[in-house]
Amino acid sequence: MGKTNTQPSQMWQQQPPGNRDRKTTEEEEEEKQSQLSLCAHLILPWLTPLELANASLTCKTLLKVSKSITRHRSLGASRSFENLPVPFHNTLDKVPYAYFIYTPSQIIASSSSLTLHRQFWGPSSAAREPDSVRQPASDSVGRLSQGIGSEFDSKLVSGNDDDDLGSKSRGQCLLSRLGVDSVTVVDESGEGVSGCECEECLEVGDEIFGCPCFSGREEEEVGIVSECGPSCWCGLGCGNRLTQRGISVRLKIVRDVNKGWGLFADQLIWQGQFVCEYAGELLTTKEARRRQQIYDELASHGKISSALLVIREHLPSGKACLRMNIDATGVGNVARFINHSCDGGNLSTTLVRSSGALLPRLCFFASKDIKEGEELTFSYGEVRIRSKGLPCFCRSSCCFGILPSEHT
Ligand SMILES: C[S@@+](CC[C@H](N)C(=O)[O-])C[C@H]1O[C@@H](n2cnc3c(N)ncnc32)[C@H](O)[C@@H]1O
Repeated sequence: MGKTNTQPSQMWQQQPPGNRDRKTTEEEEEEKQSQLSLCAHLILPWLTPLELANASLTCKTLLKVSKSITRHRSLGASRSFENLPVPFHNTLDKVPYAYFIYTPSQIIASSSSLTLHRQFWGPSSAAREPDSVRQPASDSVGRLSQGIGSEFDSKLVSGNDDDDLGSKSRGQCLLSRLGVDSVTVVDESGEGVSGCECEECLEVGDEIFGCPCFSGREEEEVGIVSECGPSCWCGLGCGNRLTQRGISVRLKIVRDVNKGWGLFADQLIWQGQFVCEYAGELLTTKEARRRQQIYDELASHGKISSALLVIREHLPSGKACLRMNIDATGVGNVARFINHSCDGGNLSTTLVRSSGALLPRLCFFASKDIKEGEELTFSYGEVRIRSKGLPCFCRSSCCFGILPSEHT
């Protein structure tokens, strides 16, 4: 026993000088590696794919962390912003995911540049999002109206004509900057501005019983729906806030040889079910035109898939038109992956107004029962033959062969 006890120290003494130091160096090296890995887990998820690839070339630790970030990104486009993960599937080539900044609801873009903000996208829940992109939350309409206020205050909505703030109300000025031709769109009749006082808006069959915010089926048929919103007394659990609770159907993003990425159902979706909102940056018409020119140029060289959508809503009076420009190219949600189909596809678009929210939101509902594994598509608009139009690969029997394009 005694012999055994003394052995280690004897062995230690027998080791050549410097061994103890070498052990310490190994330990130090290990510690350095683990610190590097820790830092890499904090920093690398903020990088773009190219930056990540460059970082991965520097050492084994960064290569390992980069691989884990890439895997994580390919498993969830929606990050922690939605109730469900939306994975990428690619059996065609080695592109693991599409890179973009996620926003679960509309945000106001700066009109000055295309500069996109960074966003943490990697395997950690402790990440802090940059202030410019909304935190995941459930009240998207509330966030839109709050977003307008806060971004406006912080002058993120900046143009060259800030001095007209004094002569118009802030909301009015903002709406006109966004290309909304008339603010009376929202408050012409007073409807949709003041919210309901229901403690709970009760759903009875397809109707919301007694709630003044509910539009009824007639309006739904013309593609406009009213919901409760920020100025209502009811909460998010209210039966009249169907589109405000995020995505509740399983979706996936699949790569196609001709169309690039596309959004697919990963479960059966019933006709009439809410699928998702079209979220992105709300642009002024001037900015939309500027960006569209850049995107057209890049798309003609196959360098970009743009997702700038222009929505026009003609008011029943026929006097005014609401035009909204939503750009989901750099900042958007999963709806940015929905491809066009000349036959109208299986999604219908509906403008959803919420009491107290300044602007409506564009939402997608299933226009028919959609099987698991079916691609989700809608019509981008009418085809106007242009010599430089992009080819359409929707494969529908009535395909025009050219993708509709917006003459903004
Ligand atoms: C809103 S994005 C849809 C997602 C896009 N496929 C991607 O990979 O990011 C619109 C772009 O997708 C492509 N696209 C959409 N529908 C298509 C179709 N039917 N045929 C060919 N390309 C299509 C075009 O490049 C178009 O500019």
